[in-house]
Amino acid sequence: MTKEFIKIGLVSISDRASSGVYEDLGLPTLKNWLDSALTTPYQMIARLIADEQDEIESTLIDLVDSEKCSLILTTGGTGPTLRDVTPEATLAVADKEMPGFGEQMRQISLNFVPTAILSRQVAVIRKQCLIINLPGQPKAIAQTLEGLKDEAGNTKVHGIFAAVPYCLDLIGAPYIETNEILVKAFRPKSAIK
Ligand SMILES: Nc1ncnc2c1ncn2[C@@H]1O[C@H](COP(=O)(O)OP(=O)(O)OP(=O)(O)O)[C@@H](O)[C@H]1O
Ligand SMILES: Nc1nc2c(c(=O)[nH]1)N[C@H]1C(S)=C(S)[C@@H](COP(=O)(O)O)O[C@H]1N2
Repeated sequence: MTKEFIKIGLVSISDRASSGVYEDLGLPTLKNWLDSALTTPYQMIARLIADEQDEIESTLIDLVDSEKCSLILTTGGTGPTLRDVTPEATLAVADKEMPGFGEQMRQISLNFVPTAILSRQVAVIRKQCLIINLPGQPKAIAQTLEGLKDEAGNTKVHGIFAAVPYCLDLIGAPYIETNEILVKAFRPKSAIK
C-alpha cells in the first residue's frame, strides 16, 4: 500500500522561550513524541512564537493556507493569565470547533494535576486541517496525546491522539497510522485501509 504523506505544523507559544529567557522544550517534545508515535511518512514545520494573538492567528493561517498542513499541534498559552490567548486565536481562525478534544484532555490531565481545569485548550478545524491546543508544560504533551496507562502498559484513559487519524480521514486529510504500543488509532472497521 502506498502510504500518504502528511504535513504537520508544530507551534510553541511562550513569551519566555521565544525571547530566550529559557530554552524552548515545547517543539523538541512535540517532535520526539510524533517521531515515536507515527508510522506513516510526515513532514514537520515548526514555529516558536510569543503569546501575541495576532501572531498566533497569522502563524496558524500560514500553516494551513500556505504550507498546507493537515494537522497542527500548539503548546502553551492556554491558561487564565492575561497573556494566555492561544484558545482565542485558535477559535478566531476556525471553521468548526471540536469540543471533545479539550474535554478529553482536561479529563486525562486531572489524573496528573488538579490544576488541569485551568487549561482552556480547544481544538478546531480550519479548511482540511485539525488544530489542537496542548498545555505549555512540556510533560503535558505526552500525557494528553497518549493518555493514561497502568503499570502493565494497558490503556486506562484514552489519549486524544487515538481519535486524530479518523478525524483526519473525515476532513479529507492524508491517512495516517500510529505505533500501537504508544497510541492505538481507533477507526470504524469500514474505514480501515
Ligand atoms: N516552551 C516551553 N519550553 C519549556 N518550558 C516551558 C515552555 N512553556 C512552558 N514551559 C514550562 O511550563 C510552565 C507553565 O507554562 P505556561 O505556558 O503557563 O508559561 P507562562 O507562565 O505562560 O510563561 P511563558 O509564556 O513565558 O512560557 C512554565 O513556567 C515553564 O516552566
Ligand atoms: N497534563 C497536564 N495538564 C496541565 C498541566 C500539567 O502540568 N499537566 N498544567 C495545568 C496548568 S497549571 C495550567 S495553568 C494550564 C494552562 O497551561 P498553559 O498556559 O501552559 O497552556 O494547563 C494545565 N494542564
